[in-house]
Amino acid sequence: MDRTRIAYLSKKVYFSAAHRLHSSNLTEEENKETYGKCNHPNGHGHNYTVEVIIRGEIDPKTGMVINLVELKKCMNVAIMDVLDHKNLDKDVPYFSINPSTTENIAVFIWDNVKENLPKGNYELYEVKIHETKDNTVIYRGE
Ligand SMILES: Nc1nc2c(c(=O)[nH]1)N=C([C@H](O)[C@H](O)COP(=O)(O)OP(=O)(O)OP(=O)(O)O)CN2
Ligand SMILES: [Zn+2]
Repeated sequence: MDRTRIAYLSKKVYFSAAHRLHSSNLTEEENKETYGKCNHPNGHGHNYTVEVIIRGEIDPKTGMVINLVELKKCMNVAIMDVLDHKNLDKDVPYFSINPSTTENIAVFIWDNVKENLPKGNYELYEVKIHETKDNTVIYRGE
């Protein structure tokens, strides 16, 4: 290859989880007012789609930015094992203090993927989460 080429590589996983939008920094009344039906005490669920995008050099020897098999292993550990078929607020300590909004789930996943990503000539570029077919959050580590 004549020069270094940079590519953006994406992989998706899907997880189902229950949650309730509730903030320990708000009163009961403020929670009801802020989150409406999503603050119902018995919670509700979503089938989330998570897309992780890695930015990096295409290795001239292997033709890969990162082996998708390695990325999948990392996403299974950082996302599926922790969040799939869980009650986010009860099973994941991070969400006992941070409301389980899609924004906060994106930040949580970003930090977890970063921690579990094998070292290489690439970087975590973006986490994109679809909470419903119409609700999406993009986080890039800012
Ligand atoms: N900024 C955010 N606002 C809301 C979030 C969020 O994560 N970030 N999440 C919710 C609730 O989780 C809710 O379940 C999703 O709200 P809603 O868009 O009403 O979803 P519906 O499935 O009911 O879709 P409809 O379009 O209303 O049919 C709320 N707000
Ligand atoms: Zn919800």
